Amino acid sequence: MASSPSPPSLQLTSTSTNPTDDDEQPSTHDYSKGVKHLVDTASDLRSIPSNYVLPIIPSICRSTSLDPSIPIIDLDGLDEPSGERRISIIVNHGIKASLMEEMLRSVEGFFSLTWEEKMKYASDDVMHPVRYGTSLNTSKPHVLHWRDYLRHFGHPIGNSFHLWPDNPPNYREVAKEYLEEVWKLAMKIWGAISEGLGLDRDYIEKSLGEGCQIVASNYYPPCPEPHLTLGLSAHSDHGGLTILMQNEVDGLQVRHNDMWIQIQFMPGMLVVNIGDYLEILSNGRYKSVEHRAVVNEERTRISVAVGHGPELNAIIGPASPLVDEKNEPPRYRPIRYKDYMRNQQSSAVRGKEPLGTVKTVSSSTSSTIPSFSQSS
Ligand SMILES: O=C(O)CCC(=O)C(=O)O
Ligand SMILES: [Fe+2]
Repeated sequence: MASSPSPPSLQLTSTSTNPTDDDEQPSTHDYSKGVKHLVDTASDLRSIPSNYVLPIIPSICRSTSLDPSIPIIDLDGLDEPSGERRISIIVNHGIKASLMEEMLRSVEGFFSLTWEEKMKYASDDVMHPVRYGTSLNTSKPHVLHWRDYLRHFGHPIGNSFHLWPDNPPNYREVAKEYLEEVWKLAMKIWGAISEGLGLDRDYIEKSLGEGCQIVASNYYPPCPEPHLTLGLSAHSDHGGLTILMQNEVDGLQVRHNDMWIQIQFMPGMLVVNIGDYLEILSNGRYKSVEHRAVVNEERTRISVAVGHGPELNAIIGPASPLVDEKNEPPRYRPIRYKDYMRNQQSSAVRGKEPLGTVKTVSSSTSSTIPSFSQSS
């Protein structure tokens, strides 16, 4: 069991006078306990508290799983050079449906624990190996998001296994098996991407060193006014590859050609997102994908996103075979992966702005979709 770290300082409590009262009204609620706790305990919640109302929610959206820009592929298809591919849905990935189901059930079991039990894992430190929290990862003040999360390190599993939640009782064993399978899958995909970039098949795997895997399990309860808020606003992931599974409730949207495209659930599917580390390593040949999670009025959505990157102390930068000072100058400055991750996770600014901080040549990230920012 993780020892309880210092209490989180995220400014989530409004005018609460009795933070232990389980029949709190939204106006006196301690939001840091989680949005599930809010939904479970607020009587007759017909509107969302004003702290969750986001200023602008661009909603231009096509809802399709048949969009040709989102290939549904067997793993073999990954061998194609695919520089423009930012997101794929993979099937026939070799991870057993029963294991995926068990992982989802264990995650659901964790979120069903009492808030006291979940809060044992709360922490202000974005780099803490195990964290329960709500809204965004940052503890800086921000407009709240309709999401609770459990994040922890995976591979190399021996480093943090003893800190993972031990309730539900099977959580650690199920998560270990799932994360090991996902790690193997990520290595296969890295191999295909390496070759697609003209590098040796094991080039990226070697550059990872020991590697780093982080699982973020997200819980989005039904929301009475889903058009006013988001589960997660637009962002790209700091790692190189995120492998995501979800229950059957849709909500993941990816930004493509200035539209938000909704990913439709298919049984057994895994979604693979390109993250910032791969954009940096490929010197911009791959672009990390901006994505967000919307919520709905009816059903709880659960997703389990597993990010993969290099070991925390690695200095990341464009792969040297892909850089040539004359024709292909490095587009990203070297930075320690741990520092990049900490900056990105601590930021309340969303979209791809964190990546912009390591670009050597500034280029505008604006587009015709208003880029939502919490700071406004
Ligand atoms: O819930 C989702 O589908 C998205 C989750 C996500 O983007 C993340 O955890 O980084
Ligand atoms: Fe993400």
